[in-house]
Amino acid sequence: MVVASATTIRNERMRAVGVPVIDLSRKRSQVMELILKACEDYGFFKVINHGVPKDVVARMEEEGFHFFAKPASEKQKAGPPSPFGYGSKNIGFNGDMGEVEYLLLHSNPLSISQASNAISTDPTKFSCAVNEYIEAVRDLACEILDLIAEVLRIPDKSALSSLIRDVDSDSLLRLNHYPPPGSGIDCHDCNSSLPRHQNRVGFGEHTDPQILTLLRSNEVEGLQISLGGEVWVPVPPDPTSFCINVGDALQAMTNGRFVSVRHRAMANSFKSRLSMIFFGAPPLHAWISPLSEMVTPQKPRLYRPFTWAEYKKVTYSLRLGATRLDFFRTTTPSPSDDDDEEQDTASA
Ligand SMILES: C=C1C[C@]23C[C@@]1(O)CC[C@H]2[C@@]12CC[C@H](O)[C@@](C)(C(=O)O1)[C@H]2[C@@H]3C(=O)O
Ligand SMILES: O=C(O)CCC(=O)C(=O)O
Ligand SMILES: [Fe+2]
Repeated sequence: MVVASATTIRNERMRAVGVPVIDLSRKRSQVMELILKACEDYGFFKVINHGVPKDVVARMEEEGFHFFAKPASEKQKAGPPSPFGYGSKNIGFNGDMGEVEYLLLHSNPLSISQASNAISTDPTKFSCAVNEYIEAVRDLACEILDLIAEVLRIPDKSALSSLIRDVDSDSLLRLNHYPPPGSGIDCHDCNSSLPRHQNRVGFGEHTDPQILTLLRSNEVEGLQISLGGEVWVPVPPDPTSFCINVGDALQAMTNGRFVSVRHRAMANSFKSRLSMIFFGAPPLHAWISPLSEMVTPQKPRLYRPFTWAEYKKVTYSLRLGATRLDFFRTTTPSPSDDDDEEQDTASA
């Protein structure tokens, strides 16, 4: 008899029906339940009818394409990343590389205004587009976090969103540009037998360290989410939707009930891909700790309290693909921690 675990069944479901798509215009109670299930099962979902104005997205996208179309010497004036600024191929400071160029910005308006001078010949226009975009996606992030707090029955309904709304929030905006092969920054030293355009990793596998990530891309495919092992699910591109994923900090706050999903981006297209990613983060001094409602005798505390500053320090000392949350566990993880509580199910 072949026995399939609950995780295997979930993975099969994801492969068969694709990633969950949640219509935010549906009844609040339904939306809450759908978000809960998606965060528990995959740590990932898409939202439609999200309320982020089209023109705000279009202005940000236009600024992004305009910047990446500049000659390398112009773009380099906004780099190297410190971690903020323009980067090409090098991701972080520990040797990670990908077929990507990017702009990483702090969400603080003062920092945006300073960075804009090196990014654009019209810094005011650029910073306005960025500020408007951040404001709109932050509102969406907060709306989703409020729904999460409510469905998890956390008494303070803004316990999660207030971390991102805080003026000292460490939230970031990242623009990733994956140029097609032959456009100047593609891989010239691949030994693979696959054609160059099919095997180029743009942004290697990782989890996002923050609370919640909101990603919007143009119509070009590339994003993939992990179902564990070598199983990767491509996320069909949809410029009208936002991809939402749970970050490490939310996994810790939910005491492991929500999963910070591993994902990556391939640069395997003939077209340029542009993704615009908001990482909702708490202030540096904020404490991240499993919420008391998430800790019970049956589900003892999995993570020790840590400040966001401490978590960032560890993050930046490690490679992109590291499972950094493990350093904050109260106990050594056992193999069964990756599965859920449901009974194994006989499938044949
Ligand atoms: C290799 C690295 C780049 C990164 C910092 C790190 O040391 C490990 C995590 C990376 C990541 C992934 C998600 C986001 O894109 C990012 C901004 C973040 O917060 O963590 C990047 C970091 C980066 O590119 O600076
Ligand atoms: O560009 C993408 O689609 C994904 C990149 C990503 O996951 C990241 O920057 O953290
Ligand atoms: Fe990511």
